[in-house]
Amino acid sequence: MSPQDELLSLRGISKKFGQVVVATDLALSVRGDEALGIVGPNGAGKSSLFSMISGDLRPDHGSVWFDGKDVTAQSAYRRTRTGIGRTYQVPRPFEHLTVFENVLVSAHQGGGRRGRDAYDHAASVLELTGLAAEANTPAGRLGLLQRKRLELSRSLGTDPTLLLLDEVAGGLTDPEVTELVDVVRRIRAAGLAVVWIEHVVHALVKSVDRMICLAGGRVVADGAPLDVLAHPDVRELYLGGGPESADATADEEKASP
Ligand SMILES: Nc1ncnc2c1ncn2[C@@H]1O[C@H](COP(=O)(O)OP(=O)(O)OP(=O)(O)O)[C@@H](O)[C@H]1O
Repeated sequence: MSPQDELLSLRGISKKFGQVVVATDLALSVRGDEALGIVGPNGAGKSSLFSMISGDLRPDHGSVWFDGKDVTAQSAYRRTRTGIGRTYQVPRPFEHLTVFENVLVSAHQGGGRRGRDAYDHAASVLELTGLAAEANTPAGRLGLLQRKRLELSRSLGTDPTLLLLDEVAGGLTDPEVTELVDVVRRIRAAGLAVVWIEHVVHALVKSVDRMICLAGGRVVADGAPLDVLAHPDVRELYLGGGPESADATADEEKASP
């Protein structure tokens, strides 16, 4: 990958919490037209990596580059304004505001849009995520899939060019995961780069071009999704332990037409 192709680049990132190592000299690049999946056991440091990309957490060493600029010293707010959007594992919308108002707040605060422009943007985001019919529903009344759609909508409200998805498929039924995968497909078609951390591996396999497996603060495998899932070290990590066996998923995907 040439530097011109890179939208996001992590260079020599290291981070520890006391004795807990979440990243060791980690390097990673994501192209502007790419969808990257991240798998790894619980506690591998996946969400911490997102926090270092979004600016919620500072690395001990190394730098974060976005769109050709070193953003390591930038606040989370500034990074949102420059095009890094993220969802959180536990969505925290404004429960008493409607779906539309929630997205409007993110279009204002995160996206810097005003007036009619913010309204139009919020409306187009809700069309994209399939939540337009619930625009006037208070966020606190949404079911789980709709809350996930709202979490995606709030991050899209900020106008990202890179979207970081943190376990958005968690807790959903299989048919709901299929609907979510469709939304992610539409988001990609709209021209966004996506990095998606997920334990529901089959959702990733259907959605991403490339996958990495993180463990012990390092990239254990990097490549095409099925190759990563078939990697001996990844199989070892997931054997009997992961929420979804990497073996079963790789075999199932190979068998499907
Ligand atoms: N702010 C913090 N202070 C101290 N320790 C932390 C902090 N944030 C995360 N950790 C620890 O760092 C390790 C990595 O956590 P992280 O949430 O990044 O892992 P993860 O791969 O996202 O896990 P999961 O798949 O369970 O969400 C864990 O041991 C966690 O307890």
